[in-house]
Amino acid sequence: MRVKICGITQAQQGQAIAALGATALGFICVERSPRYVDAQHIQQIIQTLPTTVDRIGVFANASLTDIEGVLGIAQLTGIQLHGDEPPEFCAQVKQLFPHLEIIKAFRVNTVESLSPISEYVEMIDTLLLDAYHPQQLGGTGKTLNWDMLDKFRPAQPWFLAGGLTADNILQALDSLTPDGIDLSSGVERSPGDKDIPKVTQLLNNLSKIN
Ligand SMILES: O=C(O)c1ccccc1N[C@@H]1O[C@H](COP(=O)(O)O)[C@@H](O)[C@H]1O
Repeated sequence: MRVKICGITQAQQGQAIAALGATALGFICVERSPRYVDAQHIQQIIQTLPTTVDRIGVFANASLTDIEGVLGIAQLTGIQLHGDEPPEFCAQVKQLFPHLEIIKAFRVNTVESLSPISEYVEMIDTLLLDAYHPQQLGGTGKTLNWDMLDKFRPAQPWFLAGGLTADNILQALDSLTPDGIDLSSGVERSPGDKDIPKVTQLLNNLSKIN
């Protein structure tokens, strides 16, 4: 199972989390987020990480120019589109960066809000399901209604996100079989300041089922 820890802002914490066994680290490229890190800072952190860990830039309703700007500086391996990007925009991103993993996030609150996902099949590599919040785009700590996903069988690999913690991860994975999990606020002391003991606890708990 892939384990992505998102909202990395400090090199030492990124290194520690990778050493604990996370397979992917996420960097928030959304300026209004308290976890925002600019491209130079992301690259400084990336240079200290093992090359085996996936490095995902998280964008929300950014322009192609802005994404290209970050990719020109930071050696990311994937792009997470966490806003309201339509399929056509995802296709453009995929065409510009064919060698990168394109992850499209959907903020869901009803079974009906899963319907548009089928329109993205050709344009992306991986799906991510996050909880819907009326004011915030992500990093909300809000959980999805997991029961709503019991018949969710997408064509692509998918990450479960939204309010996951070391304490609720086994319950979430009891009923669902995502290809990966993605955590941010559930493993931090304050926005962008990751709590290494909580990440350790998460990975310990996961080892009980892997
Ligand atoms: O974390 C942020 O600040 C953020 C800002 C804008 C878009 C996405 C963001 N984070 C994503 O939110 C989910 C889940 O977060 P949480 O575990 O509920 O705190 C995760 O996919 C992050 O990539």
